[in-house]
Amino acid sequence: MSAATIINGTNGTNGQVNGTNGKNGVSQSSQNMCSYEECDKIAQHLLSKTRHRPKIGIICGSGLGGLAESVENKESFSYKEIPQFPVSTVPGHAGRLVFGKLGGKEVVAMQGRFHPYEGYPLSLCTLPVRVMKLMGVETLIVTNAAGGLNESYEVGDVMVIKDHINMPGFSGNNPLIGENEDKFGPRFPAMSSGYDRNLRKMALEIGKELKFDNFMHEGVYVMLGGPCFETIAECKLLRICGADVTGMSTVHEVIMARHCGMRAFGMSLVTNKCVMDYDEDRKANHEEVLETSKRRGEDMQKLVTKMIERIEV
Ligand SMILES: O=P(O)(O)O[C@@H]1C[C@H](O)[C@@H](CO)O1
Ligand code: HPA
Repeated sequence: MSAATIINGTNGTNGQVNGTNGKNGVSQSSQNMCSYEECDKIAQHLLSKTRHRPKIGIICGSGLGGLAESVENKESFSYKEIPQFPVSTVPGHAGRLVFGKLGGKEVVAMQGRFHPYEGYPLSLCTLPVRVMKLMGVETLIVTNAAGGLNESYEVGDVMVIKDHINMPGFSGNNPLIGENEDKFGPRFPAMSSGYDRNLRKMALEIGKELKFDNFMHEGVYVMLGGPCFETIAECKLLRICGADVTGMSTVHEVIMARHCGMRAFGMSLVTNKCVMDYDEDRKANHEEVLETSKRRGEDMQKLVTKMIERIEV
């Protein structure tokens, strides 16, 4: 099934890749951004189907969907059932929106996210973030699987994201491209405080309490478009640029969250060490990514759950 088929079709989504004037007035730009009113329609539709009223949103990374499984009093919706939503196509991304309670708070969790390499424009990948906002979510927590560039990071280490490098943005690809939706936020949002300082501090403190500090760091995440894992030369370049880990997600979601005034927090699991040496035969692969996520998933769950317990809503 091609990306265009997925987007145009089978589940009633309206995320046409190419058109500028999609059905139901969906398109506002060449990237087919949903309007504020359309996002609100999806949000109200979901709220009419669940008794939960989430204030905290979670996006689970590759193989890290166990966090959504640990939600109590769950009410789940397959992305296929949600109007205008894309569908998940990547192993390790179940493709469900899960409402319920975690750490004593009402949450909504994406068990599976959308990546640009699946063929979706960034504005469509981030549609759920705006829908979360209109459902009342104030804080967004994102996790991801990433490759370690920092030589001191080991497989299984966890990195609290301090800042990001929006590599797709360097070539003009940003989820906010197109007509600005002023009701969400400004045309030119600042991105110098993307990742909330208090939440970062809280995560590192909780990490200490849980005795996770021997495998926790704080650092910089760089997003590339994927789906290829990086070349050795690219890894060397990214490291010189100041990145500690590299991945294929998160940045577009955090941009969208910050644009509409949500607080954002992100955490990367180092699922593999990037190959940085021409004499090495090791190759990055998605199986290793999922294997590491499985191994460290429960620790990440504990940490996020404790954070949610402490977040004031
Ligand atoms: O959704 P995330 O960023 O956790 O997934 C990473 C990046 C690719 O989708 C995949 C590569 O193994 O894992
Ligand atoms: N590169 C990019 N994305 C990733 C990696 C990687 O090495 N590991 C997990 N996601």
